[in-house]
Amino acid sequence: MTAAVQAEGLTKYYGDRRGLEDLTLEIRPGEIFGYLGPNGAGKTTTIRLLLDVIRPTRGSVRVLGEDPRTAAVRSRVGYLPGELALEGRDQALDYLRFLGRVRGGVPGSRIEALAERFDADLSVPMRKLSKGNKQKVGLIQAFMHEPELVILDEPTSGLDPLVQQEFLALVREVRTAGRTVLMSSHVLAEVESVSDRVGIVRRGRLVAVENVAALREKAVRRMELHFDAPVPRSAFEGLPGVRDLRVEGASVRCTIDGRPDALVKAAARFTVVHLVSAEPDLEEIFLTYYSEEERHHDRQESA
Ligand SMILES: Nc1ncnc2c1ncn2[C@@H]1O[C@H](COP(=O)(O)OP(=O)(O)OP(=O)(O)O)[C@@H](O)[C@H]1O
Repeated sequence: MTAAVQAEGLTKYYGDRRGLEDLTLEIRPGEIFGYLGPNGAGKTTTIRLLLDVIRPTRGSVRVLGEDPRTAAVRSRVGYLPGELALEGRDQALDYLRFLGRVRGGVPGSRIEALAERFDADLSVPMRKLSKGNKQKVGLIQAFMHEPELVILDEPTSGLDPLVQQEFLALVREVRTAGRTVLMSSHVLAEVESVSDRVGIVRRGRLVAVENVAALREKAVRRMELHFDAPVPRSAFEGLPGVRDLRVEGASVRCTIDGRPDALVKAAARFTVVHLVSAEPDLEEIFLTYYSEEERHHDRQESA
C-alpha cells in the first residue's frame, strides 16, 4: 500500500538556521500519527514541506505517493495551519462554501453538520471571529472535503475541552473510514489518546517513533493493593517488573514497569479488598527521549 507520507533525508535550512535535518519517516495509510516536539523543534517546517509551502534544502518527500508540487495531490489533503489568517468582511459560512466549490463541491449540509458539531458560529464576518471560532473554521475547512490525508498543525490550540473532545471523536471517525491524520502538538496528553504512533522531534531531528500502545505498556504505573489481613513481604519480593516495594500490614504499594501480571497473580493468593492503579505516566517516558537526546547532543558538541 502507498504510504500517506514518505520522507527520505528531508532537510530544510533557512539560510544557515536549521529548520529540519535528515527526516526519514513513513506514515501509513489509515493511521493517526502524532508529531510531538517543543516550540522550535521543526514541526511546522515539516508540515510546510509536505504541503509544498516551502521547498527542501535536501532530501525528498512523497505525499499520497505524489510529489507535493503536483497540483492534483492538494485536493486529496486537508490542512490546518498553525497560524490561520482569516480576514475580510465575508461571513465564515460564505468563505467555507467558496472553498467547497474550489475543492470540487462540498455539500452545504456537510459544512453545517461540522459547524454544529464544533458549535461554530459561521454568521460572523471573518475579521470579527474570536480565536476559538477561527480555529473551528480552520478545522471545518480541513475536514469538509473528506480528504485522504488530514494534516493539522497544533489543532487543539484555543479550543475549549468539549470542542476538543468532539474534535478527537472526528479524528477517530476519519481513521475508521481508512483515512490518515497527521497532527502536531507540543503536549503529549493532547495526542496520546487518539494517536496510533507518535514521532518525537527535537532541534530539527526526529528522536524516536513509538507505538502508543507499546509506550503505554512500557510505562511506569504505581499500584496499591489492600488485603483483608496482613500479607508477607516474601510473597511480593523479586516479582518481574515490581519496584519500590513497600509492604505495611495488609497493604502493598509498588511501582510496575510494564505489565502488572506477576503482581496480580501473586496478590490472587490472598483476599484483595481494594486495588488502586494510577494511570501510566507517559509524560515521564516522553521526557526521557528529550533528556537522552540532550545528552547525545552534548556529547557531540564536546567531541
Ligand atoms: N521562516 C523562517 N526563517 C528562519 N528560521 C525559521 C523560519 N521558520 C522556522 N525557522 C526556525 O526553524 C526552527 C524550527 O521551527 P518550526 O516553526 O518548524 O518549529 P515548531 O516545532 O513548529 O515550533 P512551534 O511550535 O514554535 O511553531 C526554529 O529554530 C525556527 O526558529
